Amino acid sequence: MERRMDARQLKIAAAQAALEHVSDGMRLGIGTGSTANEFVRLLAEKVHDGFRVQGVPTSEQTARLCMELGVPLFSLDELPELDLTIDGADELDGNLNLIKGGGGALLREKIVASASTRMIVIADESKVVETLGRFPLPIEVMPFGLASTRLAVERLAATLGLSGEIVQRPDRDGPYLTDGGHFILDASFGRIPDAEALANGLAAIAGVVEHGLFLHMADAAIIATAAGVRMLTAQNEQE
Ligand SMILES: O=C(CO)[C@H](O)[C@H](O)COP(=O)(O)O
Repeated sequence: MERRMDARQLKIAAAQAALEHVSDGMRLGIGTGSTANEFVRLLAEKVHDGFRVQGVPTSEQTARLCMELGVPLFSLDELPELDLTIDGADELDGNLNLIKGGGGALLREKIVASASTRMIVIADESKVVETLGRFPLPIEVMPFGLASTRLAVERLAATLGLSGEIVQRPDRDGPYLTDGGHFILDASFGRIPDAEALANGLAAIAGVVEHGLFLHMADAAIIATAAGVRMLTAQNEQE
């Protein structure tokens, strides 16, 4: 009888496959989130067996887990150029464009991925969509001028024919604060037919620090399905 894999097993399968792309001595960007955490756990086992990596974490949360498990860490200033970043995603399309930031780490994730020669996304098949936007788009904004920035985002959305609620992300005791001390607006646009135009428009708003559209950044995605793991690249798809 076929045994169905649960959500955690899918994350582990994607993380395990990603590990095969990590070579001894690599300078490695390490992502944030539950899938990236599985990668850190598997990486730590290899490190204990003598495998050498120099890790740059994309969040304080990931840094804590790496330190706990003994994965050697460096700052991006110490290692400004990285060989590979392995990170999760909230959503990805067939062109490997992503929505990230569900875990609040989008700014550091984007900086680390941009400093890397390659970025590989690890995810389960539920994250794959035809058109980005089912997952609310995280937009990291300055606390100063929040109302004006939100208005500018709403106006931009309207010019692009996008509608939907834009809510400030809450935390337990107040607004959610990123590692950089910024707020996050989550924009439920539903479907983003022109992600390029939205990304450009958001980047041009003064109070927007960064947004969760990662366009043309990922080189490959490892997608875990109940039937096995498959690799997606921007041009082709292989089992
Ligand atoms: O962008 C992220 C954090 O900012 C994560 O990669 C994204 O939220 C996916 O997380 P998970 O693997 O827990 O689904």
